[in-house]
Amino acid sequence: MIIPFRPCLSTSAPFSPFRPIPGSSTSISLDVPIKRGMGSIAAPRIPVIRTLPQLRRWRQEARERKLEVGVVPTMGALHEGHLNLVRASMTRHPLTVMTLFVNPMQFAPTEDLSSYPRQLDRDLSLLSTTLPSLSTSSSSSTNPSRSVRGLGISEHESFRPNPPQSPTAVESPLVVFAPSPEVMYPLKGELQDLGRHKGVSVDVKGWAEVMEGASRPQFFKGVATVCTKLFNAVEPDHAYFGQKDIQQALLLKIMVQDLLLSHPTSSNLHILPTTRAPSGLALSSRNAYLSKFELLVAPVLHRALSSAVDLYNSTTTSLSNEENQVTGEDLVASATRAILDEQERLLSASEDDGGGVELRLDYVEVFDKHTFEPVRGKVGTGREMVVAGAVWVGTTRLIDNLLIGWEVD
Ligand SMILES: Nc1ncnc2c1ncn2[C@@H]1O[C@H](COP(=O)(O)OP(=O)(O)OP(=O)(O)O)[C@@H](O)[C@H]1O
Ligand SMILES: CC(C)(CO)[C@@H](O)C(=O)[O-]
Ligand code: BAL
Repeated sequence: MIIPFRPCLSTSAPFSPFRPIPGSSTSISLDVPIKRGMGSIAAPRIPVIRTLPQLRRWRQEARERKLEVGVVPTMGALHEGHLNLVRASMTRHPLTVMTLFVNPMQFAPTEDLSSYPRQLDRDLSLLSTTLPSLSTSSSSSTNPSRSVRGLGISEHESFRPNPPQSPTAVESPLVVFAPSPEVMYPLKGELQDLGRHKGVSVDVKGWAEVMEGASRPQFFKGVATVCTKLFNAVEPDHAYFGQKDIQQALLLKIMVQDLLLSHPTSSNLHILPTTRAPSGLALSSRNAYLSKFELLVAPVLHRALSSAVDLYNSTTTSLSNEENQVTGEDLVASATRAILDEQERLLSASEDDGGGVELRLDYVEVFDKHTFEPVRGKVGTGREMVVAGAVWVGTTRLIDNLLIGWEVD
C-alpha cells in the first residue's frame, strides 16, 4: 500500500527527519556512528525513553515546536507488520513514538505472559532499519554528545558506537518508550488476576465480550486500560494499529470516542492493513512459537477466511436474485469447512506435510463492523463486515481476519 504524504501540522517548511530543530538546549538528538572516509553509511540509533518525566519533557518540547506526534503501541518482538506501522507514522508525522510494553493485564493467569518474547536489542536494531541511513563524510561536523541531550534519555547499550567515532548529533524522528510495569501501573499490586486487582481499569462493555473477548475474557479490559494509559502518557496526535487485531483496533476507536479523548481522537486512530508472509499467514510475534512443521499448517486460517470472502464475492456478483444471496451462516460454514478439511488432511499427511501437527478451531465468525453483532441471515450488499477467526496450531493461538464491504486506512 502506498501511504500518501500528508503535510505535518503547523510546520512552516517541509519536515526533514534529520534537520536539527533550531534553538533548543533540550532537543532529542540521535548520535550516529560513522566510518571514517568519504561517503560512509551509518546506521542511526534509536533513543529509548524509560520514565514518565522523560517522556513528558520530550512531549512538551514537541508541542512547543508544533511537531505532530504519531504513536505505534506494541508489545515488542517486532516484525515487518510492526515496521510497516512505524513507516506509515514516520511518513505522515515528524515524530513517532513506538511503545514497547508487554502488558500483564491483558494476559489471563493461564496465558503466556512469562514466555512472551522480549528482545529489546533485536527490536531496536530492526527499528533502526526504518530510519534512513546517513551518508556522510569524514569532514562532517562532529558533536561529542552521545546521549539524548538534556533529557537524560539513554541510547540502548547495543547502539553505542564502540569505539566512538565522530558521532553526529541529529534529531530523531523515532523514539522508543519502553516503560517498566511500575511506570505503567504505579499502584502496583495484582495485574493478572483481575478479581484481585486494585486500581483503575477500563471496560468497553458490549464490545469486549464477543469473539476474541469470548475466548480471552480479560483481554480487552487489559488492552483498553493500557492504551488509555499510553495515550495519556504520550498524548499522540495520531495512533496506528494493525488490522491483524481488528477487534482491538475498532474497540479502541469506540473507547477514545466514548472517553472523549482528544489525543488521539477516534478519527486519528488509524488501522493499517495486515502484513502477511508469502504463504498468506499473518505476521505475528507469536509465530515465533511455531515449529517448522506447524508453520506449514498455520496458513490454513487465512485460506479458510478467504474461502468465506470468495463465497460472498461469487454470490453477490453472480446472483441478482436476493433469494439466493449468501447468509452469515453460509460464510461461517465455508471457513469452518476449510479448517475441518485441513484437520482431516493432517491425519494422513507425512511429517513434511504437517502430519502430526495438532490443529484446533477456536472460532470463526462474521461480525458487523459497527455493532460487533454476528451477522445472521441474508448478508445483502453494502454492509460493512469482518470475517474473523482463531485457531490453535499446537499450543499457539493464532488470529486473523478479512474485511467485506470496507477497507482500512
Ligand atoms: N501482521 C501484521 N500486520 C499489521 N499490523 C500488525 C501485524 N501484526 C501485529 N500488528 C499490529 O502491531 C501492533 C502491536 O501488536 P503486537 O505487539 O501484539 O504484535 P503481534 O504480532 O500482534 O503479537 P501477538 O502475536 O502477540 O498477537 C498491533 O496494532 C497489531 O495489530
Ligand atoms: C495494543 C497493545 C500494544 C496493548 O498492549 C497490544 O494489545 C498489541 O500489541 O496489540
Ligand atoms: N496482538 C494482541 C496482543 C495479544 O494477543 O495479547
